[in-house]
Parts: sequence; C-alpha cells; structure tokens
Amino acid sequence: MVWAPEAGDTQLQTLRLLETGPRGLTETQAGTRLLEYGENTIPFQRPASWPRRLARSLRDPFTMVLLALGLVSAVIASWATAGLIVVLVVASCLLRSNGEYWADRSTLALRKLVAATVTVRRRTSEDSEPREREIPIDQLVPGDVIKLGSGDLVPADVRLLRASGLTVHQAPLTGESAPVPKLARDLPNGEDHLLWQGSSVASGSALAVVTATGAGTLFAGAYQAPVRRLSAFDRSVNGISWILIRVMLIIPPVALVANAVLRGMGLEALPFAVAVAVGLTPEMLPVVVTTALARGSALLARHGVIVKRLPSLHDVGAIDVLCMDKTGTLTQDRPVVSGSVGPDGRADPEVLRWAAVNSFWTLHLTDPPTPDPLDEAILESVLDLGDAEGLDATPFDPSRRVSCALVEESGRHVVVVKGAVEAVLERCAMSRQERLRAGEVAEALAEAGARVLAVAVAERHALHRLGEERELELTGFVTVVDEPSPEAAHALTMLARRGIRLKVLTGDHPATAARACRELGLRVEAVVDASALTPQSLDRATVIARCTPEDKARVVTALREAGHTVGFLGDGVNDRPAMSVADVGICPKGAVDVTREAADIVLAAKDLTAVDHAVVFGRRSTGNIITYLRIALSSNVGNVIAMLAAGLALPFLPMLPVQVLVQNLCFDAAQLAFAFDRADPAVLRRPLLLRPRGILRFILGFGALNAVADLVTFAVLTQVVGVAGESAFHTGWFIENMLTQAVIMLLLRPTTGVSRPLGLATGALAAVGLLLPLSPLAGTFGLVALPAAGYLWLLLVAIAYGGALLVLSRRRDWSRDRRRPSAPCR
Ligand SMILES: Nc1ncnc2c1ncn2[C@@H]1O[C@H](COP(=O)(O)OP(=O)(O)OP(=O)(O)O)[C@@H](O)[C@H]1O
Repeated sequence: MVWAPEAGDTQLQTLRLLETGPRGLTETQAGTRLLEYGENTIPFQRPASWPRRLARSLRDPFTMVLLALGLVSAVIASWATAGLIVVLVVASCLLRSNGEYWADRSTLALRKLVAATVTVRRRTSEDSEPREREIPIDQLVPGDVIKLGSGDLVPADVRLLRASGLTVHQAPLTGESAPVPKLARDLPNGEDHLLWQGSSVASGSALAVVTATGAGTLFAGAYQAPVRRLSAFDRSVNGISWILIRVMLIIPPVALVANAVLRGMGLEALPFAVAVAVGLTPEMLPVVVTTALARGSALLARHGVIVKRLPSLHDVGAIDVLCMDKTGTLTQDRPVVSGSVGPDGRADPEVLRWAAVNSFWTLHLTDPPTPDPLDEAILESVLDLGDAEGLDATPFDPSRRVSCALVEESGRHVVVVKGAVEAVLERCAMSRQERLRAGEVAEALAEAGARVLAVAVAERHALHRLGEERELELTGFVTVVDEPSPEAAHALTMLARRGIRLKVLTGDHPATAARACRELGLRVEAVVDASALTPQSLDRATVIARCTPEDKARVVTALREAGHTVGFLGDGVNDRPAMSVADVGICPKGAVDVTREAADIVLAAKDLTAVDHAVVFGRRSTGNIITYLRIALSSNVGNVIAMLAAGLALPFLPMLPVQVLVQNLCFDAAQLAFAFDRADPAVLRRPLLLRPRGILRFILGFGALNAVADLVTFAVLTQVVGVAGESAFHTGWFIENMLTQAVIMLLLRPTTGVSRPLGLATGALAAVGLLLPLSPLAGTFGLVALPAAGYLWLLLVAIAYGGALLVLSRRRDWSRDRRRPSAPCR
C-alpha cells in the first residue's frame, strides 16, 4: 500500500510516498497495484445493476400513476383491477429495464472502442530503460508516470513533474470556465501543481505522476452523478408525459361524478373509473422509445457510427443547423507549405526560416513535445534552421492564437512569434498604415486559398522570459495549403438535401475559409468575422471566421436560443466548448480525447458521409416513436371517450374493469412492434422532431374518429344485432376494440409497407379478439360466444372504420409535424 501524498509535499516527497520515480513503475509493480486499487473507473460511470434499473423504472411518472390507481383499487377491495394493474406495471418495468440493460451493455461495448487512452512511462524490469506506451485509462495505477498534451483528458488525480505552457480546463470541478495555468514547481501552499481527474488540458504539455485513481479521486468523491442538460428529446417526451398524466388524474373523479349525478351510482363505479384512466396510459412508451433507439444505434454501428447516449439518436435526426469546424473536418489536415513573403508581399525565404525556428523550438522545448501538423509541415519545408539555440517556448494556444519561442542566435536573444495574422499584427510595433498594408497582403494570400501565418521577431535582453510579447517586428507571412477532404463535398450535399443548414465555424481567416467552402461546393451566403456577429448576420452566415473556442460556443448557444436544434461537428481542442453546448456533438475519428469525450456521437472513420447515416437512422427511429405515440394515443383516447359516454347511456357498465385491462395488456404487447417498424421514406427529407403539440392535435382528431367507431358499434350491438344481456354486449365491444386496434395499427401510418413484426402483432390482436370469447378462458373474463350475425356486423363496422381512416389519413399531410423547411444553403 502506498501513502497518499499531500498538496504541500515536494516532488521528491510525492514520488517517495508513491514508491515510484520519474522513470515510472515496472510492469510487475503496476500489475500488483491494479489488483490492490482496482480499475481506474468512477463508480457512477459503471452500468447500473439490474435491481437498481428496476427501481429506477418504478420512478417513471406513468408507473407512479398506475401504482396509485392500483392502490385505490386495493383499498376498495377491487382485487381483479388491482391485480391486473400490478401485472401491467411489472411487465412494463421488466421490459423497460431489460431493454435499457441491453442498450447500455451494447453502447458500453461500443464506447470502449472509442475510449480514451493515456501515454504511460513503464519499465519491463527494475534495470531496464523506461518505455512509453498507450494504455486504456482504466489500467492506470497510483505511481504511474504519464504524459499529457493539448486536448487530453486528465485521467486520474496527478501531480506535475514537468510542465510547459500548461493550461487546464477544470470547469467540472470548480465551475471556472476559463483555462487555469499550471506549474510543476514545488509550492508549500496552493494547488498549482495538481491536476484532477475530470479536467482537461487546454494547451501545453506535462509529465505527471498519478496520485489517486478510480473511487479515490477528488472527482469521484465530489460528484455523485454527472448533471446533463435536457436534450431536445427529453424535453419532448417529458412534455407529452405530463399532459397525459394530468388527463389521467382528471378522468376518475369526472367519471365518478357523472355516474353519481346521472345514474345515482356511488363508489361501486370506482373500479371502472380507474380502469378507464389506466386505459389512457401509454405504458409501453419507455419500452418502445428505448427499443427503437437501441435498435437504430445497433444498425448505425454497422456504418461505423457510435452513439454514446441513446436520446442523441433522436436529436441528430432533429438537427436543422449543423455547425462544423474546417481544419481536419472539411480539409485533410495535411498542410503543405506553399511559400513565404515579406510584409510587402515579395517572396522571402528568411520568413520561413524564422517560422521554422519557432516550430522547432516550440516542439522541442515543450516537454513532452506537442506535435502539430502545421509545425511539422513548416519543419519539412526548411533544410537549414541556422544556429539558433532555443531557451524557452510556449506552444500554440487557440485562445491566444500564437506560439512563441525565445532563442539565442549569434549572441542575440530573439523572441519569435508565429500565429494567426491579426493576433500577430496586434502585437507588432507598427504605424496604422503599415498595419493596413500588411493586412492587405495577408488578405490577398488568403483569398488565393492559402492558410496564412504571420511571423514576427524582436530582440530582447539576456534575462528575458516569455510572456505576453508586444512591440514585435513583422517579418512576413508563410502560406500553407490544406486540400479539402475527398468525401466532404458529397457528404455536405447529402446533408443539405436533408434540409440541414450548414455553417462553418473556424479559427482561420475568412477568405481562406470561404475559399475552402466553395471548393467543396458549399454555397457561401455570407462570411462573417466572429467579432462582428449580430443576430441577423448569424442567421445568414455560412462561414463564421476567426473564432476562438469561446466564440464557437457562443454561436451555437445563440442558434439554439433562436429556436434551432443545433449539431456541432468538430475534432480539435478548440471545438470542445461548442460541442458541450450543442444539442448533439459529433466528432470524427482521430479527434482529441476531450472532444471525443464531450461528443454524443463518434464516427469510427473520418468519412463525413457517416454523419448522413446518423441523420437517417435518427429520423427513422423518431419516425417509429411518433407513429407509436399517434396510434397508441389515438386509440386510447377514442376508447376512453366512448367508454365514458357509453357508461352514462347504458344501465350497466359498458365493459368490466378486468376486460378493459386485458384489452390494454394486448394493445401494449402488440404496439411493441412499432419499435421494429419500417420508416416512411418521406421522414428522411426534413429534420424530424418529436413535437408534443403536433402529436396532441393528431390524437384528438383520430381519437374522435375512433370514439365514433366505438359508439357505432354500441348502436349496432343494441339496435341491429339486438344482443341481450351485459355479457354479450361486453363481448361485442371487446371484439370490436381488438379489431379496430388492429386496423388502426395497419392503416394509420405514413407508409404502406408492413414489417413482419407489425403483421404478426396485428394478426395476433384480431385472433385474440375473435377467439378469446370462444375459448375455455372466456368465463374468467366475463365473455360469451356471440351469434354469427354479430360477428358479421362487427366485421362490417371494422371495415367501415378502416375506410374512414384511409380517407382521412390520405387528406392529411404527414409532413406537418416536421420542422418548417429552412432555406437550403447549396
Ligand atoms: N501551430 C500553430 N502555430 C502558429 N499559429 C497557428 C498554429 N495553428 C494554427 N495557427 C493559427 O491560428 C489560427 C487559429 O487556429 P485554430 O486551431 O483555432 O483554428 P483552425 O485550425 O484554423 O481552424 P478550425 O477552427 O477550422 O479547426 C489558424 O488559422 C492559424 O492562423
């Protein structure tokens, strides 16, 4: 057992207490510690156990209301009603927790494929040299020595041994959103040399020793469960649930009062009133939702798309604006230097040499080195760096947008700064005119399609240390080309055709970004600078350039506030803030750890056509959920209206409570088929959102039609067939309800194709309806055989109902619940 170090311990004391050294642990030591301390996972991130899931599904509001109704039935000794309600609750809870369990298990397996890794320094034996290798973060143990770079998640609580230019986001722990600088120095007070699990590296690099893992970390102790914002999907489902729950709570008292006033009945009408309220509940909603989304995610995984959170599958189908970064997402991120010019625009190889000096020393003096494709491209293009010796360096930081190196050359101490044009120009000592002229030169280079870096130098005295460098002298510009990604153009066309507006949010120059977008075939409506953004220009802009990471997040938030469902696609450390405020975050393969962690959907390849697959599967799953809700609720509402009306008109109850509940159980089982149904091709054309209002309008209309069919049955049974007695009436109505349920399930869908599960489910419903009254179980449920004419008439009513459904649904525009089309942008 190693001792936990304290914040005030020196580096040496910390290493001693942890029984380790800067060369890391041996593999044997690490293995023993893994057994002793367990895997480096946080308890709440493990999948919940079966009993816990079951308990959680009991907390569902529908289940609560059902249980309350069951309790009322038990109090008045209506045991059959209470018993059936318990069966309903148990069945739906078991199905739901089972569905969630498997959905979680499969997404966990998929998530492991994209799990973060860490570079650890270990030795094979005491005497051997340390080797650095990548291991999954759950294999880390206290005493391990690890390397951290820009974009890495801090995988455990660690103490810094070395750090350069290190800034860390520790918002999950402290709430501060700005990155905090960290130092490796020994400090008796303060915590600048400690990093905690849950934070992430914003810039710079570090070598650190692990002080605590798993449940022992500060993060695990301080947090019980991560708090997530409600997604578009959660809000919609909650909206629908609460409307239904209110109606369910109103029904029993209304039915009781009406029966008391009109028929002088007392509490004996309560079981019926309760059964009617139960009849309204879509108990299977959570089951259908989980199954439809889990099935969509499993199918999507075959196309190389991993959905980390199930509801985000709905949300990706609902997005109407997709924001994305440029470098690495739309371009290949394989930059090649194309030239270098002085401030006057004339070719000058010396500018490239200074840029390379900056790249070389920022790469070599940051420990561990932070490789950057731009720096590597610059270094590849220069053969002779001169005799500059590096003294200090701060790597590139997307918020400051510059990198700095301090070198000694020919006895002079020179600061070399390279970065985004405006960030470097504002640090230069130059007149307004000189600045304008230099800006024009850079603009012209960017318009030709190149990425432009500005380079500036300044001589400093021998004791100078790097800080916010000012008063620089502009050396010139380096131009770099980065070819568009070959699949991106096709993917963008597909997404635009699906009614999604595309916006590019980039840290790059407006002209470079606009040119890259045009090369990809994207119609650029407007190009706006992030600093000059207004609500109007935000709406029109296709390219928002010169964005800092915070600007990207600001744009996404503003678009959401304007009523859009916003997706964000990006791969860099500068994309993380935007990713975490978007409705859905998507990242391609190769994204940095922090961005991958914040993303809801991860593409297993770099090919953007996978985003289109995600949108298609998202819309399909949502389409199936909407169909389920429309049909289940239309028929439930229709039945409830008819039962309340018939209950008042008849001298006896129109259906026994047990019959209402058995019928409900059959409907529930059959409706599960919607989770596996085919989707209407039309739903794939526009963003599809689960909208409570649209669904409620639909169910009121078709629910009224269903009630009419029930009341016609009521009239046919009493007036035409002339059934005598309660049992025959109950049986007639029971059969009719089962038949009309099968009809509505087949016909009230936006598509004509019938999947096998749906065919089986509707066939089974009709068979149970027709055969149960003839079976030996008939007596148990108060059912009797009907005369042959009765069956004939009931079939006729079902056919007429089907005809009416067809006529009305043809006249309905199925696309009404889809989002209003936004202007296409290609
Ligand atoms: N390693 C680097 N050294 C110096 N300057 C850099 C470096 N990398 C990028 N820059 C400059 O900073 C600007 C902003 O970079 P940032 O990484 O925020 O965005 P980006 O890579 O241009 O685009 P995107 O946001 O689309 O990924 C770049 O356009 C470039 O001018």
